Amino acid sequence: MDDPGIKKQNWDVNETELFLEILKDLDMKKCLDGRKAHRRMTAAGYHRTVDQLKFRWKLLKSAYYKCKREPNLPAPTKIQGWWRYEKTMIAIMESRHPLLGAGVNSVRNDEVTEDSDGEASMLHWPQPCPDNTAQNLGLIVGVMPWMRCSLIKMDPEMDSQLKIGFIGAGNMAFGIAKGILSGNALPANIKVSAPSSRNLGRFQELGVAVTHSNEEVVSGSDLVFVAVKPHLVAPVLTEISEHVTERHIIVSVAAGVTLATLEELLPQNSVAIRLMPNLPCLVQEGALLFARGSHAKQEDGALLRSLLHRCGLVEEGPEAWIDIHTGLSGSGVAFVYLFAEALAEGAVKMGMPSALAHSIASQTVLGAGKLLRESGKHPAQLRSEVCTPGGTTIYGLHTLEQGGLRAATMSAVESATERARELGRK
Ligand SMILES: NC(=O)C1=CN([C@@H]2O[C@H](COP(=O)(O)OP(=O)(O)OC[C@H]3O[C@@H](n4cnc5c(N)ncnc54)[C@H](O)[C@@H]3O)[C@@H](O)[C@H]2O)C=CC1
Ligand SMILES: O=C(O)[C@@H]1CCC=N1
Repeated sequence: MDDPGIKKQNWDVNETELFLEILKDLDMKKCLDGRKAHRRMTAAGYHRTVDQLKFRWKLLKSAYYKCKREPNLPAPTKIQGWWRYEKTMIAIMESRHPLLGAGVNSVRNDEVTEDSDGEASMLHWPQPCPDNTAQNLGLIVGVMPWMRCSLIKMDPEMDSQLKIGFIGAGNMAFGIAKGILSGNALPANIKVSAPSSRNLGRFQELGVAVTHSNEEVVSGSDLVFVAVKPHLVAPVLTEISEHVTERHIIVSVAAGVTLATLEELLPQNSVAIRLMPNLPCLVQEGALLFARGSHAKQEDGALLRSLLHRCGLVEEGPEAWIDIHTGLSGSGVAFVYLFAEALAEGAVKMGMPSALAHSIASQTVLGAGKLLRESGKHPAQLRSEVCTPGGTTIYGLHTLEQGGLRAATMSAVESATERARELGRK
């Protein structure tokens, strides 16, 4: 029970920082219910009730979402010294756990308006995770129906027991395999097939079983990634169809190939999911979006999320977004590489040795991306922070604008999206 004798008093910086560090350390992934944080705060000499802690957490989350939604507006004033907490809040809220990770386009309705302790009975603390229901997830992620998916708990046990197959042993299969193996999936539970042995060696090095038989992969797996080129999806699904049963989850990563096509090629009522990953899954920094087919349940999506959570950012959305995501991110990484290459070549042109120029260009892309993600700021704001009036950057940016970089990049996303749509019509 909360102690009614505890007085309301303002939070100072040290207390808030400690509180956030405790939350980060306790790992919100574990669905703590507030009492653990309460015990640790008390042990550190800060006497707050659980409700007071909940209310403080609510305010911090509210400020975080406000900053995320309106990055160009001044920082929230309701939290004194917000800038001190912003980084830790981002680390907590954008940790890879799907419970917290569905922030993209999230709509929040839990703004809090007073910076004081308050009655917290209506406020949400992540609840313990007793079962598989979705009741409390809507409190944590956005309100879009496809985002209010089942209570997606990391399920290490489930991941470690799941039998996973890959049909196709190419770059994308390898990226996903590496990503999921850095989570709880076990190499002994993974099997990969391809017609030739050319690409199989690197999977064997991961400890994964390999075969030339797609049928063997399907028969021995619960979840199968179909990772062949789009034009090969139809012959492959036709080949494996008779071995696909109700226990299977078939996940296609092929660009453009629609859920309707997948479901048409698979036996009736098959569970199909369309996933668009990207290559940085290899280094656990992928951006993945999936859409569930008509027989795929929320828990199938939750299982996939849990399995993929170490691959990077994993989001669920309506199928119409998958082609867009293909342009933005599946192909988008190649656009970024082109830019990195051009940066380096510019430096070579100005006299820098090539190896050093490429090394600096890749670090520049990495650093810019990391700062963009971790600051939560709009790219335009960060860009303006680099520009000294009359300085070097604005001269360079002017040249890029004259060259039409912005329009060309938008058109590149558009062309790649259209091409994905076109592949889907074939
Ligand atoms: N490479 C990328 O960055 C991304 C690729 N994708 C999608 O992933 C899929 C695979 O692309 P990549 O890995 O890049 O291609 P890839 O050419 O590297 O790999 C394709 C693999 O399929 C195997 N294969 C060919 N015929 C087969 C058959 N009948 N049965 C089993 N395996 C067969 C090949 O041996 C090869 O190992 C494509 O549909 C692509 O649209 C999606 C997102 C990003
Ligand atoms: O270029 C392609 O078609 C695939 C899909 C997204 C990235 N690579």
